[in-house]
Amino acid sequence: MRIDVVTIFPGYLAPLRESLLGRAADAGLIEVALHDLRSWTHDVHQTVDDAPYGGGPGMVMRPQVWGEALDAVIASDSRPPRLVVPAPAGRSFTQATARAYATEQRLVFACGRYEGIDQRVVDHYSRQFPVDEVSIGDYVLVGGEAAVLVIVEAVARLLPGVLGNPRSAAEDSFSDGLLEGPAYTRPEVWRGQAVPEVLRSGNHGAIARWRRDRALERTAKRRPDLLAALPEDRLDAADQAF
Ligand SMILES: Nc1cc(-c2cccs2)n[nH]1
Repeated sequence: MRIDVVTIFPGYLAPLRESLLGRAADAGLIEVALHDLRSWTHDVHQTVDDAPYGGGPGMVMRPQVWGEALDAVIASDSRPPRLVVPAPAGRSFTQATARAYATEQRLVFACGRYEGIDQRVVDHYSRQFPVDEVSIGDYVLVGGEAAVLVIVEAVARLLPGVLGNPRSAAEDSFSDGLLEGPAYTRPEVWRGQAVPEVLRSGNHGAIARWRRDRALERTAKRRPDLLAALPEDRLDAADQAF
């Protein structure tokens, strides 16, 4: 997968080259290219934004600069892109979105400021490519860069070969629609707290049941919306207690 990120803060995306993603990049599983939006300005001040039509606070990012930048970046690789624009007003980015993005050949991220990019940019490219405005949560950031770090990590970990243990991605929270239950490791007793007996019993059926019950219990308590959204056939008779 090829990932392009257009941003006025390329340094902010440096972590994409570290650790998990660094190894994936070294293994050729992911190719990350960072592009400084200001490279496509032509004035001495490298202006990328302007006052909003209709008045109001803040600044809006200029369509001309974004148009030149995205034309150049998209043309720099033959793989057809999905354009992803993080925005507070975007559709929710979920594990299902991450799974869908993991099947893409190429993602091009446009990092805007909170007040946004001139809408005509999204409208223009939507006529040629799939364009998604996505929100990573109901809170407001200053710019899209942190959202790109989140999205790229959630997507990259699903790519074959990126995670050490592929079962992790299959069994993590949200993969079966439930939150993950509690996890334990050695020592058996820590500060007077013992690991639940069943986990040391070696009875794999009982362990699976216990883990399912803890996941259902936690989901019912913390995210009843997820439980309500579960398709009927995903809860078996033993689950009905939740
Ligand atoms: N979920 C979310 C996205 C954002 C921003 C994207 C771009 C600027 S601010 N805030 N919150």
